[in-house]
Amino acid sequence: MPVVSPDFEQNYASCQLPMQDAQVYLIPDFISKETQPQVQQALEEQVAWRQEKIRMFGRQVEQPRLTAWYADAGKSYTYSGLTWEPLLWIPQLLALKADLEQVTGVPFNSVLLNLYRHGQDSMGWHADDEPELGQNPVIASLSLGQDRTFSFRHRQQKDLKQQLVLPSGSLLLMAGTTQHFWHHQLPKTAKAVQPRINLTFRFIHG
Ligand SMILES: O=C(O)CCC(=O)C(=O)O
Ligand SMILES: [Fe+2]
Repeated sequence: MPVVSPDFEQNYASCQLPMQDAQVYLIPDFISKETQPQVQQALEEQVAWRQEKIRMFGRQVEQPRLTAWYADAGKSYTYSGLTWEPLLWIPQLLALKADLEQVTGVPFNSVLLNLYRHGQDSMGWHADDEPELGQNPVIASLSLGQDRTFSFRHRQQKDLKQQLVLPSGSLLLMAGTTQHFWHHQLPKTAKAVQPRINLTFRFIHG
């Protein structure tokens, strides 16, 4: 089971959020200020963004965001009743993956990308707890572009909450028992906002 390295835990101890039953870090400027615009533009242009439909309450609805799924050949991923066949890695994604593996000591073999075009794009409450992620997955979530609010809610103690802003270039790392005990979401905002790209690097088993 992949866990973050002792070096990572030590180097980023000051970035760990005070959340019980969880291991969450928010590292600002994981992608340097200078390179952020170039990485964001490359991803906007080169990623094969798609508007997917998912089944909700027995109906087909459009997801309120664009998505893309890149992974090692042969990895597939099932959620919301859809099985995703991966696209093949592009250099920009491989470079980010290598940086993350270097810093965390964890291998990743896939990334789910989300493009939130405006304030009405969002992701509802969920945990990243699909079986193919294994027990205690390490999920490395990069943000580029517009700052957006992100929230956590404890699955048993519903009054336990943690709200944060994910700035451009930041890494939100979720590890340990986070997915067992917490849900997270990216809510809509009524403000007029610029696009945001999110990348969640994962390790798919099997
Ligand atoms: O956009 C975000 O920050 C959250 C994305 C997320 O939770 C996911 O892809 O599972
Ligand atoms: Fe998630």
